[in-house]
Amino acid sequence: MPADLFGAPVLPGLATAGDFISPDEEGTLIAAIDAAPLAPFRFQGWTGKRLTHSYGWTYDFDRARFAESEPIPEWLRPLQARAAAFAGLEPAELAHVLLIRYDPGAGIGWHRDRPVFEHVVGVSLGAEAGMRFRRRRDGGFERRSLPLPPRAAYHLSEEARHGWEHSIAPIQETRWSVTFRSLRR
Ligand SMILES: O=C(O)CCC(=O)C(=O)O
Ligand SMILES: [Fe+2]
Repeated sequence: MPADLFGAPVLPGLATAGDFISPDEEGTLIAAIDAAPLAPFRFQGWTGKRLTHSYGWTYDFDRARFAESEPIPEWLRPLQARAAAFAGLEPAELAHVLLIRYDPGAGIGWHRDRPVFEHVVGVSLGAEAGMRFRRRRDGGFERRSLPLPPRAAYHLSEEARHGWEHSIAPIQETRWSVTFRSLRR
């Protein structure tokens, strides 16, 4: 398993790996994401700035409905296998994948991933961004932050997955991400 970015985890249940993919693989993945049918993320009639497309299983936020969708394409299979090995899972367990392109000025607000999912394995491409974590504590929030350099991967499970919210602040360059998730049993 690739070394942790810091040697020590930022949070229990948060594992990170630098240089998870090569620069060549990064370029190929970015081109494939850009060729996918990306569309603005929609939430209860509100449209976000980031562009997304998912495979495997899809949560339709507009209709609050979760359903099996288009199978994970061949070009994502090697990354799915690598992400699964990193998280100690079987490739087929990462049954859902979300592609995101954050154009300049796009980010993702505070949230916990949907409870239909369990493990979350993300791969970061393009510009470096920062993932922020927070949880409510008496009189305010406890906070942590995780830099996400290009080609890094992270795995959210247990406390980091369930006990904290996360977000990514908008930046002025383009960043892409590939997020695999397992379904909760
Ligand atoms: O872009 C990322 O790495 C994070 C995306 C995310 O948190 C989500 O889609 O739930
Ligand atoms: Fe998330």
